[in-house]
Amino acid sequence: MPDVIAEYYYEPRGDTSPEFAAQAIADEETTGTWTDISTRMEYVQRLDGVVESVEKSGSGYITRIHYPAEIFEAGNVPQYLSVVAGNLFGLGRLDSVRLLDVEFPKELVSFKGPKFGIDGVRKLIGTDVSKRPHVGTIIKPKVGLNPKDTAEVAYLAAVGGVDFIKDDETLTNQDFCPMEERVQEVMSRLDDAMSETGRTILYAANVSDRADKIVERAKKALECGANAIMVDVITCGFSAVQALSEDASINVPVHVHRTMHAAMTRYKKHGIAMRPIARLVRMSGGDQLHTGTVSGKMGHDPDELTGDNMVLKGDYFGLKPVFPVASGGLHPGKVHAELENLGTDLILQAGGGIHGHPKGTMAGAAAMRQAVDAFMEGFSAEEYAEDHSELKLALEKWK
Ligand SMILES: O=C(O)[C@H](O)COP(=O)(O)O
Ligand SMILES: [Mg+2]
Repeated sequence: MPDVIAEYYYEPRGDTSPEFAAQAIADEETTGTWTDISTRMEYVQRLDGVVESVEKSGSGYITRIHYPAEIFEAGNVPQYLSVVAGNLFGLGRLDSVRLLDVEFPKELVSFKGPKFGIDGVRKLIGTDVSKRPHVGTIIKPKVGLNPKDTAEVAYLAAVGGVDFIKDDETLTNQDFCPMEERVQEVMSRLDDAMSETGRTILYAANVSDRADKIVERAKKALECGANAIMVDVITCGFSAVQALSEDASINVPVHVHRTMHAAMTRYKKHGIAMRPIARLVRMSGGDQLHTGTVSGKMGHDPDELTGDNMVLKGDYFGLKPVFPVASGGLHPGKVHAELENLGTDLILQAGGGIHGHPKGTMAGAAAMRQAVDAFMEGFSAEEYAEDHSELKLALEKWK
């Protein structure tokens, strides 16, 4: 079986040589430790980590390290992470180290992957023909609304034209908005929207919870009518995504939010880039994953983001492609930049950019859809706004 190859940016501490520092990573994550040990038998040494290369990069270095595949327990994502993204982050011989990407051989990508993927989600919504991007909204305020008002906001967004509605990351099952009641109310209003518009709208209830309860919570959401579920992958773990996706009775798309990711992904010199996270979410079975925006409220490197989305959409040992989600600070005036850079196999989500519209949620949803239609029909947002009043008002508000 081919090795696992991990690529890291790192800066050695003090007078540690770059080669020695890279070897320290390889040793720590395989058969070594901080000193020679008498128990490292000869037969164990086939599992040694090997430094393939060390190259200067900016104020640090990039190294590629080979980990023998035999070290990995196929199908065990937490164990994969303990090797490629484990103790190495704290090594005293390094000032900083960032996992940039990791190549796993086919045998270790032995997962079912997404149940629906991009095409499956498109089919549910009925946009497989037009191939336009989907428009989603996050109910705002992110916490505080009661179930009835949440449902009303969802209804307005649905009638206005969104394809997808989701809870925000901090809304789970609090007393002010119990999940089961919320899901029932929202789905009932989405049925009304369906009767009026003929369109299916997905609603992802946030089922994030402690490990031993998450599947049970998702099943409750489905019993109450949810036609999608959402989970926070960094706080709940990749195993939570896998447990939800692989449960035969949970036959709805799994929307994967990444709250807390920036603690790992944001700093260019230390942490974990989004790319390995994207790979692991695909293996674990997420159908939709937030990867960021080129123009929104969170800082992103457009090149890195494009590459992350390719990891979700490109060939990967037969696993279905994951729908990338651009979310955070989007509004109709930003739609063109997002689609030009990220393509139309994308879910564009807006919270403030819909519910903050001068004429309210329904007009805000319409404005987002108009911005998408403008792009698909080859017009600038400004041109299209001339005879689309909702879009015009949005562009005037958010210059
Ligand atoms: O979870 C998200 O992606 C955010 O809630 C987006 O909200 P915003 O569109 O208001 O920034
Ligand atoms: Mg949010």
